[in-house]
Amino acid sequence: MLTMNDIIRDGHPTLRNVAKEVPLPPSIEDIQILESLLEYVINSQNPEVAEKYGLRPGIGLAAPQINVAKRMIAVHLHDEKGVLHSYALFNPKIKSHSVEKTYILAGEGCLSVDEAIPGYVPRYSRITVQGTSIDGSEVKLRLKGMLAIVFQHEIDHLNGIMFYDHINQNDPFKPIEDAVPID
Ligand SMILES: O=C(O)C[C@@H](Cc1ccccc1)[C@H](O)SCc1ccccc1
Ligand code: NI
Repeated sequence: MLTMNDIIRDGHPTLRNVAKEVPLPPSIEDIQILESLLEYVINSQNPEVAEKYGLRPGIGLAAPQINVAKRMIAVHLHDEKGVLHSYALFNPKIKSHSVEKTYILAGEGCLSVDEAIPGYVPRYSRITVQGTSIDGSEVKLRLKGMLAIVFQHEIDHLNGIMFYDHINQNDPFKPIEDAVPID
């Protein structure tokens, strides 16, 4: 199982490179990597397991964060209605997005960034994502709210982008135009 020792930190070059498309159908090795990403996120949300292995809780993880420069992400979170959204995707791509933006009032964090970096991170409110799941099937997702935010955060990792790249350096908490904040 993955632990924090497997997660590379800001400053490591892999976090700033563009990750490579995963050849499909995926190899056994690539399937095992993607499964390990989802397993980390699930484990990190289990208080006993997180405590035992010192896991920082996460709702998403991208392969570059474990120093694998391949286009794979895992997302696992319950929405405000308590509905579980759990995805492990090869080659995820944002196909379309709203004009409207959103941002988390508390800002964002990252398992690859040990210190807090305050500020609003503008994201699209709604996105359509296409990708390939572990069983090889094509997936098309229409996402909004926190789910849309986490997918944008993880897909940024595949393109060498960190959340703080989006923060207004002159005024980190300047309200974002045409944006609806979420708590
Ligand atoms: O480092 C990662 O990619 C995991 C990120 C994902 C993320 C951060 C901020 C906003 C959306 C997604 C975090 O470690 S997950 C930590 C976390 C936990 C609960 C709610 C928000 C963020
Ligand atoms: Ni991150």
